[in-house]
Amino acid sequence: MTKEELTHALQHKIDNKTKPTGSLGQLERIALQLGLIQQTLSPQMENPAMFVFAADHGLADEGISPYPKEVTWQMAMNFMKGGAAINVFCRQHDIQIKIVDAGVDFDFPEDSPVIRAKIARGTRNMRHEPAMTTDECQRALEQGAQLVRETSANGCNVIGFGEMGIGNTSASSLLMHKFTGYSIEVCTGRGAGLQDAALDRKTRLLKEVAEKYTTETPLETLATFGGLEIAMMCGGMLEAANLGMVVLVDGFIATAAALTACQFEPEVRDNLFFCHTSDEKGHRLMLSYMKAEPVLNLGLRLGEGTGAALAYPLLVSATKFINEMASFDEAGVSSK
Ligand SMILES: O=C(O)c1ccc[n+]([C@@H]2O[C@H](COP(=O)([O-])O)[C@@H](O)[C@H]2O)c1
Ligand SMILES: Cc1cc2nc[nH]c2cc1C
Repeated sequence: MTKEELTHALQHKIDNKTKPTGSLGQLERIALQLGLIQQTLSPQMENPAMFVFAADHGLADEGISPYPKEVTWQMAMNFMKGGAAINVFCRQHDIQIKIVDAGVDFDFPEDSPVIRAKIARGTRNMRHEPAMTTDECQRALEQGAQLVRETSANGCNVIGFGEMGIGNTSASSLLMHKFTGYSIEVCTGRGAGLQDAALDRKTRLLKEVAEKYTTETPLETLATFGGLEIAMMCGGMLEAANLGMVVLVDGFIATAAALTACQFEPEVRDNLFFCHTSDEKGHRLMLSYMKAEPVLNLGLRLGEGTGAALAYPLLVSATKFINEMASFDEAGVSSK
């Protein structure tokens, strides 16, 4: 079947369910997208996994976050003990959680159940030098892809991307600015909760950093302004799309990774579900730039993959209605 034929067949199946045409709203568009990703009239969610990529940021030395950078490793430990919001929501929905050390400035104890993928002990301070070398960035992309391949081989077809990294809203705002052309002001927000004066300082600093470097390719831009967790998410999303998986994009930082992935390969877009609109300034604009119709709008601004885990059951509902609802014919209900 061509894509056009499959689209038509899926829409026909959806329209023949016992409901007024279009009345399941966005759930219908979700079911259609799931069918197109999986190339089937009966999409299924199998062995869902949530990756939480953790990394540190050299720019955190400039005081661009209200929290100290050791919160990155401390929260990573919390994830491993099961005590964070993402653990709670993953348990609620039977999503397997995987914590990845993409580049935390900490040595996790030997017996920690962390996935050891450390490329460096954080990025460099981009006020002075590019965050990563292109080689480091490429390795982070490849590592993300490798983790996704392994998960796919274990029967997972839906994968959430979340993160933890003090300072990572700064990297995300810079990537948004560089890839969309929107001003630093509209791309920069309070992150984990900056007050007004500190937000002004962050904005001025990000302007200075943005003006310091000119980059040509998506790889150079990601290496210069990104983060190791962002690069790993980006590589993971690219591979997940190549493998025909469903990709759950969490908040502002994960969306910046998705935006970057689309610079490498625009077709990735077809596999992405934008799970929620974060309260972080810039997120709404980045989502509309990507023509996204987010699943939830809960005023979250936590990260970790929480919005993705919360949206997941609605995607399951979309598969359930398209697979289990009776058609007008089957139920003997008159259609129009
Ligand atoms: O996901 C979001 O939309 C989001 C918005 C604001 C903050 N965060 C989280 O807060 C941290 C980054 O905030 P900051 O101020 O240190 O750049 C990082 O660990 C993110 O997971 C996440
Ligand atoms: C406590 C805390 C938890 C987080 N989870 C994701 N980002 C975070 C940032 C902070 C500061």
